[in-house]
Amino acid sequence: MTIVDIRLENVVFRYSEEVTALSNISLIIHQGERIALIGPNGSGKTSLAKHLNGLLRPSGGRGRIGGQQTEKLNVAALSRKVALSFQNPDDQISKRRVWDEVAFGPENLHYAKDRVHSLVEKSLSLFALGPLASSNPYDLGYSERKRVTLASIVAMDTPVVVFDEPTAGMDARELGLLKAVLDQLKKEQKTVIIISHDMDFVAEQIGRVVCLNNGRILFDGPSSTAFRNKDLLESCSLRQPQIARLSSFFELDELALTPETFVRALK
Ligand SMILES: Nc1ncnc2c1ncn2[C@@H]1O[C@H](COP(=O)(O)OP(=O)(O)OP(=O)(O)O)[C@@H](O)[C@H]1O
Repeated sequence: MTIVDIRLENVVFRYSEEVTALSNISLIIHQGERIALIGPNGSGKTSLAKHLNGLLRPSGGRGRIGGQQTEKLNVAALSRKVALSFQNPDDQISKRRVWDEVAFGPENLHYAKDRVHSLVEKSLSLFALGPLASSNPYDLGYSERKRVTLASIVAMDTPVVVFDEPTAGMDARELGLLKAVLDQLKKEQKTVIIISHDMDFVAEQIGRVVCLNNGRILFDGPSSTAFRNKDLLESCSLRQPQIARLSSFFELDELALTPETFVRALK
């Protein structure tokens, strides 16, 4: 496994003179970490993620990925390190068959045919998309299209994956699949960065959160600390996870972020 640590130093990004999306972002993410980017709409989460695979380039400051300065890496080189799923599946899907869509990323990375085949089959299976492999993605429902886009990213087999709002529209079975995928990615020591407004999912699945507001990092640390900090949550228009609210209701000594810790604290 290639070690692809991410280091951003004072990254600034302006879409225009009027719109500064990122202000002095400094961040280190080590290979194998799982983190969540959280914050209100328009706080800069997607703009930050797009800097990791070269879709956007900093207006100021600099980034290093796997020890190399990002400005020295072209989009093709960055795509081998960081794969990013889009928030809206319709912005990502371009093929008329699910199989072809999932194969599109690894084919573009010029992997050998056999490798592409096995990565696609593995990814379809992880997301329970095997029976839909021949379907047209545009005939599928929103959450199925969402799963297709996530499967396409996982199939690229990059050391870093970024999922933008992966839980949107997912039912309990699909959330279970996603959690199993995260476990699999952890076994493979992949770095997983999740952009999410789903605080229940973040609390249960992710140990470190980076909270953005107005293009600045307001907090970077353990999710248990963030979810205890009501002022931080309020200033980021985020609500406490339900399980944490329930532990406050029962006046538990420990703030529970998972059903398991809740039951333990209740006992
Ligand atoms: N293509 C663009 N052109 C101009 N401004 C943009 C563009 N994309 C985003 N912005 C602006 O940049 C800022 C950061 O937006 P960004 O999409 O990164 O935030 P976000 O936290 O991902 O939001 P959301 O949760 O709604 O997806 C916002 O002010 C947004 O309006």
